[in-house]
Amino acid sequence: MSLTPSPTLGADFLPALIRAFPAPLLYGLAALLLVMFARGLFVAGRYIASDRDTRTSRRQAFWIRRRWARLSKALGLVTVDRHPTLGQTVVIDGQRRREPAIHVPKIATKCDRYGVRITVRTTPGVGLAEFQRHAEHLAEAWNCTRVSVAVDRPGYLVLRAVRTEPLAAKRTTAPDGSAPADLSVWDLGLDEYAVPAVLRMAEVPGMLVGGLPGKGKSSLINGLLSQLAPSGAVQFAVADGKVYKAEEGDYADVAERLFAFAGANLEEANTLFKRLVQLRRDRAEQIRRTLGVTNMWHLGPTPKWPLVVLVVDEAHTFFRDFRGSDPETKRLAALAQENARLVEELVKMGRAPGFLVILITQKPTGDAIPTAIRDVCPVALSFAQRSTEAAVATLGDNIRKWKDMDPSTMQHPDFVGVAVMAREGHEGFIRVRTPYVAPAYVARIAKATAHLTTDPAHLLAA
Ligand SMILES: Nc1ncnc2c1ncn2[C@@H]1O[C@H](COP(=O)(O)OP(=O)(O)OP(=O)(O)O)[C@@H](O)[C@H]1O
Repeated sequence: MSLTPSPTLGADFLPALIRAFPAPLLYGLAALLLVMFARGLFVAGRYIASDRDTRTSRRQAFWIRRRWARLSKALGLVTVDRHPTLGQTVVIDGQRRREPAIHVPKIATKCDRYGVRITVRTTPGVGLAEFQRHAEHLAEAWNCTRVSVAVDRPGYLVLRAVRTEPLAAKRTTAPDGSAPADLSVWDLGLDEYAVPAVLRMAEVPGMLVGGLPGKGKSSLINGLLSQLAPSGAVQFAVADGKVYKAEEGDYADVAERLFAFAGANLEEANTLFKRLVQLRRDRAEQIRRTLGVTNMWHLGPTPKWPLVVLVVDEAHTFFRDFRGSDPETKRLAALAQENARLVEELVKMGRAPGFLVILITQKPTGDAIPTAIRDVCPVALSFAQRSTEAAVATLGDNIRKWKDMDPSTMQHPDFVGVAVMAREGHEGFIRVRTPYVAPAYVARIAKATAHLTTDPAHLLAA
């Protein structure tokens, strides 16, 4: 089939051109054009429908993709392969050497109002450490405030380029007082990828919360109390090292929803811890007979076998290392040691019978919470700290490897309410913006749900 050119582009040019190509090719071409047109329409429609910030992110994502090959080569974030494959050695004669092949990591982008999320397929020798090293350069090249790097799944990294810092956007929550559908997760807020962050509470017997004064620890606990208090399947006890009476301090307004309270008095706290340890032992003894399982979480908490949440605020007060030889100091030292032992037992052996101990401290030293307790807490959260050493005291030594996540870099007031925690199922840490929950809301919810308060020991006896 040949195309006979006409001297001028007459009226029959187009039909002649069409006839010159086989019909399937023409249909294929038309389909391709249609798909491209539909895609163009979709992209334009999505762009127009987005809010102003997301539109800026979409433009940003376009330029990130467009300039990626150049930028990755400039930063050395590519794999240079100098060795010819077997096929190439056959084709290339012995004299000439093959040009090295440059493998640019493939990227895909997603946008939101805060910036762009870039998924990167790693190439040999270019992985997490290399991208972390260049995080600041990438942020400069992309005009972002920050780029954080994390492992998404094996072979893939996720880079979060934020133009507007999601952690800086303060949020306030007004809990409505309804019982949560799922007691095994705690909605913490939004992480730095602007994705809802949840904390798994099922099978978690201990949680550490650290941070400087005024950085959001109480607000976090307010959030937890207001979320869980409307459920009859949760009972709360508090040991508060800041006050001597339940009517004082942060927990005064929720006192009606607590089945037990102890103040800073070590003896009083000791009595509470002993009472809870006894409950734990009784539950452990009865669980198989009563529930038919060996782990309460296999069935989930119920009003008859509730999750027992013990909040130990200013926890270092109860475990202080008293030194001195006078009888009073010796007595206090013995109490503090026993307290540490009791709380350790609750955390170490409290998972299956349904206990959760939350230890809060603003003391930035390693001895604030005895290591025997710290080591058995599977979850740790840290608000801003003064130094990396203080961050290590809460989050463990691993935080030294993740400099951009170090809570000691969060001194700016914008970071009040931002907590760092280990990423679940992934390496490294993540920062979460927790919402502010005003004490008035918690007080109202505690009052309205006061009738749900029961001593779990009485339930067990019944
Ligand atoms: N999540 C938050 N978002 C915004 N602002 C917050 C948040 N949490 C707390 N704040 C602000 O910080 C103030 C102090 O918070 P909070 O009482 O929770 O700190 P704290 O860490 O418990 O301090 P302390 O150790 O002295 O009890 C609050 O009154 C509020 O103004």
